[in-house]
Order: sequence, then C-alpha cells, then structure tokens
Amino acid sequence: MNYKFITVEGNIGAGKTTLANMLAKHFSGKLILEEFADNPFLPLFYDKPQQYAFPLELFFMAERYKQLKEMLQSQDLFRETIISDYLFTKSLLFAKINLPEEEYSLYQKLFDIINPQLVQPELLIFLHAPVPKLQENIRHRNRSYEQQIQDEYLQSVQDMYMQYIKQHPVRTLMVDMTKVDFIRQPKDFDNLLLALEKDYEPGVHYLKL
Ligand SMILES: Nc1ncnc2c1ncn2[C@@H]1O[C@H](COP(=O)(O)OP(=O)(O)OP(=O)(O)O)[C@@H](O)[C@H]1O
Repeated sequence: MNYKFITVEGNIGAGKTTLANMLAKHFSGKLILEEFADNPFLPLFYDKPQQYAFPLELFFMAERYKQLKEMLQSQDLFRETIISDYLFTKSLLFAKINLPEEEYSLYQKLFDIINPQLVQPELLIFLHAPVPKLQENIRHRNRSYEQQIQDEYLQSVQDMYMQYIKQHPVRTLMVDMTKVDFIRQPKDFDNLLLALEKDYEPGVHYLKL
C-alpha cells in the first residue's frame, strides 16, 4: 500500500470513524479522529443554528488545525501510515452551508491563511451513502442532539462535498455505501484493502465493493 496519509470523509453518519479505526488497526498506523464531542457549541448549534453557527465553525477550525499540526509535526513524515477521519477543508464546507455571507467571507479569509500550513492527504476515501441510509445510522447511534437533523441538511452537506471533490484534483476513491457494511460484511473491507493496493491518478475513482 503506497499511501502514507489517508483521509476518510463522508456525510454525517456515513461511517468515517468506523472505517478510519479499521484502517489504522490494519496498517498499524496513527489515527487522527475528529473530537467533535469536545465542541461545546455543537448541541447549542443544533438547537439554535443561526445563533451558534459562527462560534461552532471557529471552534472546529481551531481544534482541527491544532490537532493536525501537532500530529503531522510529531511524525517522521511519513514513516508510518496516518489515517484521519476528516479533511481540514471540512470546516470550510460546513461553514459555507451554515454561515451568512459576510461571516463566511471572514471565515474563508482565516481558512486561507491557515490551510497552506497543513499537509494534505495523499488519498481521500469518500463514503457516499444515500440520505435515508444516513438517517438510519444517525437514529441507530442515537446522539440526542442529532435526532432532528433534516434530510435537506444532509443533502446540502452531500452536495457541498461533491462540488468540492469535482472542483479540486484530489485523489479520491468514491465508495458507494448503499450495500456496504465494513463491520458485518468483512468481505467489503477485504475488497477495499485490495483497491488500496492500486496506484490512482489525481481525480475521482468510483468504487463498488
Ligand atoms: N464544521 C461543522 N459544522 C457543523 N457541524 C459539524 C461540523 N463538523 C462536524 N459537525 C457535526 O459534528 C458531528 C460529528 O460529525 P462527523 O460527521 O464528523 O462525525 P460522524 O457523524 O460521527 O461521522 P461518521 O458517522 O461518518 O463516523 C455531526 O453532528 C456533524 O454534523
């Protein structure tokens, strides 16, 4: 496997954390997980989105920057495999959805100062699941503040990711998650591992497991 820094991305409830854990274990790699539970603004945001979106997005950006910078600096780049369950750009994509125009433009200025300081992943694995499946996963894991998430919100997050991936030459493996279950169907994980042995050109590569 030639990729030393892999990021798993996808919509809310797509299964990023599960897969990132499995990959890190398989490759004995270093795991970088989003610490969303530490964000005190998240439950407040879901209750009153307009009031709390800006501090929520600032908090995510600051925390993710700190985490990625520390982890990536402490590595002998790239002696061991690194797996993360978020892209730094995720903050910007959510900010675009959740902030009014002027606030977004300020946020983007900050993002543009910070982003070039970070190392970008060599491969993005994007878990693409249909909205009803995301809702099922969200219900199943039962975080109270997520239970009111609307289909429209999930759809706009999905659209934002798709637009970003199309517009940027990120080397992406787009995995159709409709029938995939990495925990209950071990064959799915084996097939993904096989796919990771290949070398991919920058751009999007669609994977049906
Ligand atoms: N920048 C952001 N703006 C608003 N909400 C965010 C942002 N980043 C994360 N969240 C929220 O934080 C929570 C956790 O996010 P995330 O999608 O990373 O994890 P997850 O849903 O547990 O992922 P998965 O199930 O794929 O492992 C979700 O409710 C998500 O909407």
